[in-house]
Amino acid sequence: MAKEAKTENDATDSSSVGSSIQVLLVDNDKDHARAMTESLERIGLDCTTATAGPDGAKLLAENIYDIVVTDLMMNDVDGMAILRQAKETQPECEVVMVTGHASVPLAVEAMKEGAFNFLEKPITPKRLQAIVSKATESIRLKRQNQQLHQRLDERFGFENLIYASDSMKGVVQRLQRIAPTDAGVLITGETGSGKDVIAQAIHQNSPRKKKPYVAINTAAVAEHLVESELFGHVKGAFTDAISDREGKFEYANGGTLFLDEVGDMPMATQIKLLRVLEEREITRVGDNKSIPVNVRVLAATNKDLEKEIDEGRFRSDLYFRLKVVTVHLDPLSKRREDILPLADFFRKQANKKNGRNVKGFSQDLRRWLLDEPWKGNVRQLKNVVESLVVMDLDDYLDMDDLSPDLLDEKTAAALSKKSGENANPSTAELLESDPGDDLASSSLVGKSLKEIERWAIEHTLTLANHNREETARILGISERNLYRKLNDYGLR
Ligand SMILES: Nc1ncnc2c1ncn2[C@@H]1O[C@H](COP(=O)(O)OP(=O)(O)OP(=O)(O)O)[C@@H](O)[C@H]1O
Repeated sequence: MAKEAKTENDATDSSSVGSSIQVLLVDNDKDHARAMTESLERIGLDCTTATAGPDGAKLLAENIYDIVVTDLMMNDVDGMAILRQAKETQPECEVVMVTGHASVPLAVEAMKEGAFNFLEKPITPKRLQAIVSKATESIRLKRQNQQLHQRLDERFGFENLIYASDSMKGVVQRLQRIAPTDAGVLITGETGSGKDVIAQAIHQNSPRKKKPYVAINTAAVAEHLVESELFGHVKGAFTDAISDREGKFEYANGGTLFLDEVGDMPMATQIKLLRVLEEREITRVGDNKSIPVNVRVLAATNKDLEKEIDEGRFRSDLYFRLKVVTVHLDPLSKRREDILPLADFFRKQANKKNGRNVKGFSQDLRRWLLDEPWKGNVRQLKNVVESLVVMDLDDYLDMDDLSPDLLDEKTAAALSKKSGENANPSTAELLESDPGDDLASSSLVGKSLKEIERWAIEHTLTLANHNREETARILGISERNLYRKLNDYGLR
């Protein structure tokens, strides 16, 4: 393999239109590979050469390339395998196939699988340069589009939203229209899908952005305190009301109030909320004086509110009031194009937070990330990537950095065999020996009940793939109770 290519980190950080074009050449005929490299370097391209299919596959797994030129017929890993790997892990990359006359039909097949073009041998430097220049133009156009997209996001205040899927592009287009208005918005989506991020983006891009953004998680507040949290109270309104206190509506005056988990709001509070939304004034608990408030209300829920209405847990009049404008976030498993860009974003965040310099993901790990069901959605992905970065030893993320509780039995067994261990632990055993676990069940004795409870909640969350409904069910407590405990133990 000639010349060290850019790491993924370098490449993603320098994706400006004018930055150099990285080309990977894969050809097991050494002289041919050298000749092609020289002719492409002559037109100013940055080339890395692999003279065997497996070397090309390895380089492709560890680095980002703009263009791959690969011979079609090679032993071990052939050109089709290189093409599929490139398209799977670096979909923006353009792949040019080099083929002998006999394998032209196969090259046509490659075009159907996404190859940019093919060149029939014998190839002259001129023809190679012409085709690769065309691929370069295509790459520069894509970069220009990406930059435009990025600039628009910055202009509209959505630069902290990471997405690539059509589903999220549609959401962002909707947000661009909704955010500058004063309309209330109901954001729906599974837990961890990004509803809070969307609410913040709406606020940031609204005329209210210099005023407060106040969030309240209705499910995390004890039922008898929800009203006082929202509307405030006066001294003596209830036993603990030792002084007058402003509620979230007053804090948020002039700005935006985000009602998270609105589906968990007690029925008695729902009617009061509806009145506040209609009359734009609140009354503190225990008082009879009205206070005018000017607040834009955004609400979110992971529940099916129509079902909640049918089952008598949510008021239909409030629902229709809240859902004038709705934004729905698909679960991460339905927008797989977002997974790798999000994972990369969280890798960089985790690097910064933990003082690490982890450079990228192996191809196996990328495939694993793409295939996970992500029941806990973006939040779960973020947690997994952070734990990968923390556990990593060699500045490069691979399957062996995954904590055992994330692996299925087959993968775990294969990895354990690879690392020379004799035991073939079951999933249950792997869960017991979670390396992040500083409180294994055998050592629970001697710990405080609080420590044991925290341990039980943390591990049940992992078992339930960060699905809080399921976690609460397994632990035999209400979701509201679980929320409070997550907050108390800093596990949110
Ligand atoms: N598109 C995105 N870009 C960047 N970060 C994201 C995106 N979506 C979600 N996140 C991150 O994932 C985590 C979970 O997102 P968030 O809290 O917004 O989910 P949620 O749907 O409000 O969850 P819940 O229903 O539990 O309140 C947060 O750390 C958030 O910053």
